[in-house]
Amino acid sequence: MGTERDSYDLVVIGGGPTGENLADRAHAGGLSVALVESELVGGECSYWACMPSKALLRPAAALADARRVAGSREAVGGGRLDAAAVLERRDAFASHWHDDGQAQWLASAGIDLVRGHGRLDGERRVAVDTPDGGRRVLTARHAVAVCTGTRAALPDLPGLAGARVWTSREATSARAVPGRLAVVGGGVVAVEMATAWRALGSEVTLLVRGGRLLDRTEEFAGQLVSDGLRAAGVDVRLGASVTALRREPDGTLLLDLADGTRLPADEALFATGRRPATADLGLDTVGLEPGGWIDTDDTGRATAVPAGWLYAAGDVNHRALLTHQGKYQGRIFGTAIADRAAGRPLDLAPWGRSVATADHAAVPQVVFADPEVAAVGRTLREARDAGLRVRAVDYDLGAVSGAALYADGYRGRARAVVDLDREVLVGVTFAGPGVAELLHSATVAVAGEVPLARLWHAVPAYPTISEVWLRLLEAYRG
Ligand SMILES: Cc1cc2nc3c(=O)[nH]c(=O)nc-3n(C[C@H](O)[C@H](O)[C@H](O)COP(=O)(O)OP(=O)(O)OC[C@H]3O[C@@H](n4cnc5c(N)ncnc54)[C@H](O)[C@@H]3O)c2cc1C
Ligand SMILES: NC(=O)c1ccc[n+]([C@@H]2O[C@H](COP(=O)([O-])OP(=O)(O)OC[C@H]3O[C@@H](n4cnc5c(N)ncnc54)[C@H](O)[C@@H]3O)[C@@H](O)[C@H]2O)c1
Repeated sequence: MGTERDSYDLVVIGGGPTGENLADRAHAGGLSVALVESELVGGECSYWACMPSKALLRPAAALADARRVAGSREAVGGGRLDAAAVLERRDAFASHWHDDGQAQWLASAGIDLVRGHGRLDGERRVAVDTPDGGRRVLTARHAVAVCTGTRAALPDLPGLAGARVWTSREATSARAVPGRLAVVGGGVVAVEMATAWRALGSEVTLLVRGGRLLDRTEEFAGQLVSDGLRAAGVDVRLGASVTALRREPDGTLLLDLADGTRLPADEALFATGRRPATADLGLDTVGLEPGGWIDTDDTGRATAVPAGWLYAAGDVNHRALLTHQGKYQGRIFGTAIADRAAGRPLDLAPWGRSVATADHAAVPQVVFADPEVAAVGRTLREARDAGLRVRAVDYDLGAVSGAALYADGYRGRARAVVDLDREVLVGVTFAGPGVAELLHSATVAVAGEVPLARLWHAVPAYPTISEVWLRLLEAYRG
């Protein structure tokens, strides 16, 4: 039986970026909140994903930028990254895998941290196996929010179990640079980690099952990234599948490929997608399938659970597997939970205060490869599949003065997808060096549904890469 202090308005399971934000907003809305965390407060993002991966990539980007311009190119010459220094800086950005800072923040925000593995235990109850071997049962007066995120999904391949392969966790936390690294997958993790470890000195082979990289982005973006990886010395193999693997007694990994060849490597990263962390979460006690994604409505309520007390936010609901979208959901759902508990009215109209509309129409993402890919909203194909009457407007980024100044021989491309019926943008993609910081302008245009006629009055500063906005509008008007 739970004691009085084990009764809260809201119990949040999972203290990643999503759970932290949801707990904070619900608490700010007047609720008492317990947050259950089984590993480190801060979640995958802080320790084995966004932060360490970007810390590995940033020095490579800085060096590449210096090499793009005559003058600084000569200054850095053929110098390589200092791998030890990069890994040390990475360690600092991962807070040396300690969560004291984030736990302190929770305490200062008035949220009770309960360490341990949480499981749903029927309606509005969460049973926690605590690190001391004990068990606490938390009851929630209003809601339970599942924010447990994802784990790496590995394929069912002969020999994989005993081969000690890397997942995203090892790829972001490794303490030494492998001589030969095989990377399996063609998504964001594969591309970013191939970029980082190649820059740190590994011989990298990228094994992509399909015919292109980054298949959820515009095709030209995947092509430019593929060209960039090849130029950096990565062996990019499209249409390449691993059929079996094994680790030899001397430590060498042998990967058998579908074309009958065998690839030796020191490590192999499987960047083959994610699965929800719901297998051991007591989902069966509330009528849900263990191991599945938890579908929600736009206020975060699990659609398959009656009475509306169960919420799911972040990666685990499969709406958009990105930290910033998880945090956005955390802010919106946490406020909605508090509003419902207090009997305050919700604002459920599209783009209203209580609904995560941007998940459907304006999700931004940056792929920190070389070149960078920055995209928001729909690709041309997605817009067409959604039944919109659209036109793609493309522009060669290298023809923009700011881009030519940024890099000698700048290569890049931009695409705006225009909804012809409303004359607003429904998607924008930039691919090229230094475009990451351009993305928010596009996100504002797409989420704000800014009419193209008004965008003409948003004058980009000369000579920045942002002048591509003007060029896109000119290309649209003809
Ligand atoms: C290599 C890599 C790089 C990435 N880079 C980026 C990036 O640059 N930008 C970006 O936006 N996204 C990036 N992502 C995606 C990003 O990491 C996720 O979208 C984000 O971490 C999701 O946050 P979350 O809070 O939903 O889940 P998580 O961060 O996974 O947090 C879930 C938390 O729940 C805890 N938990 C799980 N089950 C239980 C349980 N039963 N009881 C108690 N606690 C539990 C876990 O320990 C964890 O702390 C990257 C992902 C990877 C793999
Ligand atoms: N910069 C960022 O924003 C960033 C960085 C990293 C990850 N993320 C997010 O994390 C999530 C996970 O990324 P990810 O790259 O692991 O997943 P993903 O789903 O983006 O890509 C998985 C890749 O693995 C391939 N694949 C799947 N099963 C396979 C198999 N059995 N054999 C060979 N290939 C297989 C797929 O075809 C795909 O190319 C993504 O949703 C991504 O948006 C974001």
